[in-house]
Amino acid sequence: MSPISSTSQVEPFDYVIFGATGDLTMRKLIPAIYHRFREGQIPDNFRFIGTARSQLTHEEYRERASKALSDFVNRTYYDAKVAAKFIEHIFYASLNGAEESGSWQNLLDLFTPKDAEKVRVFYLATSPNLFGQICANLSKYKLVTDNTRVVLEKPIGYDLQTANEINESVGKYFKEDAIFRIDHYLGKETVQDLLGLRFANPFMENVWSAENIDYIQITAAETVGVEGRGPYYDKSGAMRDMIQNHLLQVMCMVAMEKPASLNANDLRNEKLKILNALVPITGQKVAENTVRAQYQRGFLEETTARSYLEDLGENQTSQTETYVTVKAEIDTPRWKGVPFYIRTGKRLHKKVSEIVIQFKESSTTLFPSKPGPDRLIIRLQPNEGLTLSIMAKDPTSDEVALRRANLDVSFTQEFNIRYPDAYERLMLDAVRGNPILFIRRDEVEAAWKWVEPILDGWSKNITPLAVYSAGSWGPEEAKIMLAKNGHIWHEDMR
Ligand SMILES: NC(=O)C1=CN([C@@H]2O[C@H](COP(=O)(O)OP(=O)(O)OC[C@H]3O[C@@H](n4cnc5c(N)ncnc54)[C@H](OP(=O)(O)O)[C@@H]3O)[C@@H](O)[C@H]2O)C=CC1
Ligand SMILES: O=C1O[C@H](COP(=O)(O)O)[C@@H](O)[C@H](O)[C@H]1O
Repeated sequence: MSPISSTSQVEPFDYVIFGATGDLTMRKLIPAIYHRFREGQIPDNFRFIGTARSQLTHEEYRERASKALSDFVNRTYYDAKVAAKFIEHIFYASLNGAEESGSWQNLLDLFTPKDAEKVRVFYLATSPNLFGQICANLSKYKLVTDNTRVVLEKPIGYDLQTANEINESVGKYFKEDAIFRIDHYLGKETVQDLLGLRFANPFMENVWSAENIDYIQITAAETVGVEGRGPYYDKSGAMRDMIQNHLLQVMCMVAMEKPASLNANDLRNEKLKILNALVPITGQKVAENTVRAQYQRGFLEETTARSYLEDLGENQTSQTETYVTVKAEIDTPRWKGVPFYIRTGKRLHKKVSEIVIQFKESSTTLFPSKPGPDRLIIRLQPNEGLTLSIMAKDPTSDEVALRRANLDVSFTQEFNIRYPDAYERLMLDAVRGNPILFIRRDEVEAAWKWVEPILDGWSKNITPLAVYSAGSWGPEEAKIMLAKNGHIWHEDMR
């Protein structure tokens, strides 16, 4: 398969990662830069500088980075010679981000005045409560140049107030256009393709409204549990972990009006309008429009799976939701009356992120039987592609009987490419200074404003915590919610 070849080289840069010994850096960030280095998009004079509190030499950190490449880069794209060359660009500074002095000298020692000519990106992959102090230190030690951006990992806050605190503390030292709040779902090629699908195909644009669409489902189902992230996840839950950020962003890409241009602010203005048009879910409406649940023991991927509480550890109790469905409504002329069912869950039947557009039924009486509604399935991952399920004449019948047929496209086969991981595009966009796929402060705040009353209702038990078996498609309550409106989940049982 061909690499990504149509994108040009970025400028020379220094990427400084805070949290460089962590899971995210090893699993995603190092492999992302490696892929783009291998494909020739990264100039020779770049550096990847890892920082964390662990005391490591450059050499010891390079060993960890090499292991990350062999563990997390697919064999097809692992080239030992390229990997060895890539590793030479990696450096390490032991540093406590929360400390005001002392260890920061280790990072300062790696910079000379000449380095200020390069683009500088500080990627904060630590707990967000360190963001303010790290930025204060970056400023104090004069590490912020005119060409510096700061990338903030999620979560941006636990609620609106803490999100504001984080934004304020970073905003003291960086202007909004230098702050890149990452949402890796926007880095997924298929999420970006929603722009192409909707706005480059007039026939799609023409049917994309309440006039033709009955309801929309946005699903991010995972088979994994909380893995080693129990302490974080148990405080967060599925609503804060997936819906407040990733799935609301996907919903915005599905629902927004055509932006005036592909300029970052035009796009973000349109997404913001959708977030602001979400009908608030408050009081008793929380019970009608949301389902929250936690996984119990079950059977998944041909083996028995533990319950969430067992995954957390001995003798744990928890009311944290590992599954959510929200029925959202957008109060705009285009979408009035169209439910957007947004769901996510851990330990579900299969790993799939997809958007299902369920069209309205035809009212024709031409055929012996009533045609069923058409349905467009946009597969974000895996098997990136589209399926349009339409009605066709049944060739086995001499009458004009109808039968369902699928128009199927797999993007990987169609374009014959390696599908890049979201972090590749996002990390290089930060170097390019292109914020189009990053979240603006007002979007974060609008999302929290909509999510908070739901969380508040849950804290009062207005929606009781339901249960589901690991390996299932989630709780019965979610099926019932749709059935009340005559709707049904798209659930592939293979
Ligand atoms: N892992 C994932 O898949 C995802 C993670 N994220 C977010 O990314 C961030 C990092 O996640 P993850 O890598 O999983 O977390 P880990 O717990 O694996 O890593 C945390 C990192 O922060 C470092 N660290 C902790 N305290 C300090 C400090 N005071 N000064 C400097 N470094 C410090 C740790 O190293 P040391 O102990 O040596 O200091 C370690 O490198 C979190 O905000 C998480 O929510 C977002 C999406 C997905
Ligand atoms: O941000 C997060 O995303 C992952 C799911 O990402 P995907 O790209 O694999 O769909 C999720 O597992 C994690 O809990 C969450 O923090």
